[in-house]
Amino acid sequence: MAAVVVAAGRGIRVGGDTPKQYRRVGGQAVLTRTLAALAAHPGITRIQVVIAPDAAAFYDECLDDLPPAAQAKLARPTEGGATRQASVRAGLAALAREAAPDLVLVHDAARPFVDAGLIDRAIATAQSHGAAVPGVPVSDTIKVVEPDGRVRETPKREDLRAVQTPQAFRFALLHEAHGRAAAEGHDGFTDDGALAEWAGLPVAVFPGDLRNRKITQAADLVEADRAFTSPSESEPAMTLLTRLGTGFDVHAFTEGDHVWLGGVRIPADRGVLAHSDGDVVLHALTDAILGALADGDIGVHFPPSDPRWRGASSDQFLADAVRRVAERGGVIDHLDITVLAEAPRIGAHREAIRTRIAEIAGVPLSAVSIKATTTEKLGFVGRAEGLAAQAAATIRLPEARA
Ligand SMILES: Nc1ccn([C@@H]2O[C@H](COP(=O)(O)OP(=O)(O)OP(=O)(O)O)[C@@H](O)[C@H]2O)c(=O)n1
Ligand SMILES: C[C@](O)(CO)[C@H](O)COP(=O)(O)O
Repeated sequence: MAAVVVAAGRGIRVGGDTPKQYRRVGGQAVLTRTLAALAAHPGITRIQVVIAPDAAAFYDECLDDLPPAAQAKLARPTEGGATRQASVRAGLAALAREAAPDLVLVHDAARPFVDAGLIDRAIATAQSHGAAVPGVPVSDTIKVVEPDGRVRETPKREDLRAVQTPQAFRFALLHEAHGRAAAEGHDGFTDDGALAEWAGLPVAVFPGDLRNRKITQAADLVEADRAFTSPSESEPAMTLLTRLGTGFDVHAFTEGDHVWLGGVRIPADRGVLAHSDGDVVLHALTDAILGALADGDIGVHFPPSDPRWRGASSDQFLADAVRRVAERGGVIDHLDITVLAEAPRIGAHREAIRTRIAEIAGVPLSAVSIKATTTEKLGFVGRAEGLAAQAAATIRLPEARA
């Protein structure tokens, strides 16, 4: 897959003579750090940087600190336009002139904190949805304000996400949408997600990363310099700590012709007795993530006594637990599940289940494992009275240094 890195801005809000993407943080230019992070990802094979017409010398200087393996992935830089949208369009056109990739990632040069986990999630979500943007919950209450300063509306904060880059798309879809927007005179879209929405494409939001800040104001540059300065010189205030959570769930069989496992409907001789859709895999996974967060269990957040959850599709329980991880500034590293059942056999459905869980959790397929076992005819599973699932979730959460 290819990446377009937009670096043609002037950095007016940061101030100073040198645009922010060429300023040094922890001894290297912001753009060098951004390119090094993207190039280190094995899924990214070509990087198209977009620079201002007068920035060739700045750009060349950035390459000095870039490892040869990273430089090998760089296409010749191309010239940007007066707006971010125009610069992205120029980057896409340059890629199309060579060989159009299947997927494209669009990233701000001014976001040097991008990491492999975020790129993995962008790729996984674009592969399944076509258009994908990373979002993080907002901490402030957001107002929609009239031109005269009066508040028009206060959207519900739980529904809001602050959107970052990298944003990932099927190349053909984004390229066509950019061409159409320009032809119709639109040049003010502040991100490619908004342009894709305008073009009528469904855009999926996957968990972003609170650390992936955009350098926008002078204070952000100071903060980035501190963060990239080696820990021996300056201890970072926060570090990510790994946590493991486990979950377990059981449902009894009853009359029926299917069961739900991992968000996939599987034909079976029996159904399960449950208040919701009885998906033991998603319930165990939800509890595993809540366990890693030390945030209660599925019954606390979705009480069986609440009629809203009668017959509910369990993907929303897992999605809620995933949202809680993002809200705490965390990331999900791995999900591992074991189904305990005499029947149905899950072998034929394994990949569909992994794919669905990866979609709901916004993680790459390689971060989801599903296994199954019978219990050698022992116990309630062995007597085919019901089925069960156990799960483990590994996540990382920011912890303040003591
Ligand atoms: N005409 C433009 C404007 C912006 N960008 C890039 O888009 C990203 C996000 O934009 P922003 O942070 O707003 O950068 P600037 O436009 O440089 O900042 P300012 O608005 O403060 O001038 C940056 O990497 C910037 O270089 C670009 O390639 N071409
Ligand atoms: C693309 C973006 O980074 C998503 O948050 C943002 O919209 C860029 O806006 P800017 O005004 O160009 O900084």
